[in-house]
Amino acid sequence: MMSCSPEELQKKSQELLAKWQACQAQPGFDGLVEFAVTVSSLTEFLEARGLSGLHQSAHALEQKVLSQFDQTSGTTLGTEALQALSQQVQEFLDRAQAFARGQVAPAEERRNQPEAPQTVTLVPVHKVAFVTTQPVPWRDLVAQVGYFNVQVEVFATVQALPAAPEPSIVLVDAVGLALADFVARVQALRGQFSASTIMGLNLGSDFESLQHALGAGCDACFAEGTQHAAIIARIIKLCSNEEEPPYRVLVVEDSKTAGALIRRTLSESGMESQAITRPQEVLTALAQFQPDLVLMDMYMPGCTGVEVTRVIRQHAEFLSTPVVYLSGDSNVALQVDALRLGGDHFLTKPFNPVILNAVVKSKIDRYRTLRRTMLHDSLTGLYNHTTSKQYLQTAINAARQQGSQLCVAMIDIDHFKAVNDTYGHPMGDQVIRNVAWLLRQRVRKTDSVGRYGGEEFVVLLPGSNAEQAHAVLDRIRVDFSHIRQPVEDGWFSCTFSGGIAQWNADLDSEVLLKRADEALYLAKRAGRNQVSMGA
Ligand SMILES: Nc1nc2c(ncn2[C@@H]2O[C@H](COP(=O)(O)OP(=O)(O)OP(=O)(O)O)[C@@H](O)[C@H]2O)c(=O)[nH]1
Repeated sequence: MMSCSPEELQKKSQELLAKWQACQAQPGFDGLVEFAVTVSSLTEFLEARGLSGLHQSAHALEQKVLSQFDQTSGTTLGTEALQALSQQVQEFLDRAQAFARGQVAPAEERRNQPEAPQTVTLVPVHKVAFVTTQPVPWRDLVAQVGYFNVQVEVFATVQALPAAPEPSIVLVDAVGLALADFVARVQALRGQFSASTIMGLNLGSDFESLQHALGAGCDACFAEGTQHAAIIARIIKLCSNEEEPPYRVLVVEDSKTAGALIRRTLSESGMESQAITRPQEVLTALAQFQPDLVLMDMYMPGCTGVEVTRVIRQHAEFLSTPVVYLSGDSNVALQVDALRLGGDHFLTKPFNPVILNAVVKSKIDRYRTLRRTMLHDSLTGLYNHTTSKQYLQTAINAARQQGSQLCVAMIDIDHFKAVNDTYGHPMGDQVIRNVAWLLRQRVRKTDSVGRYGGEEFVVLLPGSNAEQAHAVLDRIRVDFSHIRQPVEDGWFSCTFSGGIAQWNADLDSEVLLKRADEALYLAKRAGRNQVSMGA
């Protein structure tokens, strides 16, 4: 789960206040647009950082600001609107300040922090508060998430929760509660915690229950009977240290001024961009910059945006890259044609920056989700077999170019057939997920982990030699062997074996993988539960 430093939040709050003061001083349409962009960017920032309560406040403010557009166009904001907005801005700032203050734990409290469990060496402990009167059925879930540095503390009532430090996640059990009582609990929690993600458990799956739970401030709802594995997966994902890379937009626009203006708008919303003025450069720019979306001018000298898109679509790797057109022309026939020929959206100039950012982000969100399903394994969320091999090739190219080191490790769960045979296939799946999560949590951000086959994983460690890779994976191996896999009448434990191969300039990806596989075979033959560096 991301979070942000009190200083960062302070800076964002000051930006908001400054923009609001500027807007108040000159309450015209342009000032309101500038302020709306700031609020919109703040909302997205808070969402990305997982500061759920503050995000909801900022979102409410954003809605209020945007609703003024209908009423304000061309005129100035009325006194009443100014007052209402002022109040909402102040409410947000107060909440943000209170949260930032609470984040700085007193020295005494910091000294008394419990020590991290033994398996936890590389990532911080995440605190989860669980409000339930019936904790027994959740014992397995609590144990499972514990292995991933997530500490769950159970409370019978909302009032029993300490005000600070804020938990990363609050789980609220609806079991035995009328919907109104559950909603009241969530509202009380939302008022108390500005950052925590609130997850409702054991809810009804009907429209009314979900609508009220979400309206009260729940970020996610799990219906009665949801498999624990799905809830665990969500908790681990929220607590994961993976950061979504910034959105990347390629701007194809012959006017340098218009290109710069668009880039400024995108950057205010935290997006990275690159602009080209000559459409002929688009294929090179796509290959080098690897954007998530192309913003395309409709009319350029010698070529239309539609023609450029058709060229792009001839390359399989850019077949699904979204293209959004920008045009001064609101000709409907032209728009329909542009969309029919491979475009994804049409915006008319002059563009509203808030709408532009919202359209671009929503298209990129969809695109990334689609790519995720294509590139990742559905059971574990890791890269799938094909992607892992592609990444290996990319890593080899980079190592060759930079003259740097690279190691590949193959990991295979020991006697996995026996796990399936003894505890059933779903339990086997859970063990596979556990290995996946542990590997992901414990390697560096620059490393990559893929599910290579059924119970086989591949880890790429750029910049590491065989000894360093061995040290990392052997620590993970030992910790994995200590994890208790809970079953109905107790628990069992599992081990894995690993094989490491170090790249050198003579090796291609196939040979490197073969070497890692051979090293793995040696580890298996030598008795399993060990990591081998090969012959
Ligand atoms: N639950 C589950 N099992 C799988 C999956 N993919 C493969 N398997 C099973 O994994 C088992 C792999 O067994 P083997 O390759 O014989 O090896 P092993 O039992 O792990 O023994 P060693 O590797 O020699 O330690 C097979 O029984 C497969 O059916 C999966 O996605 N889920």
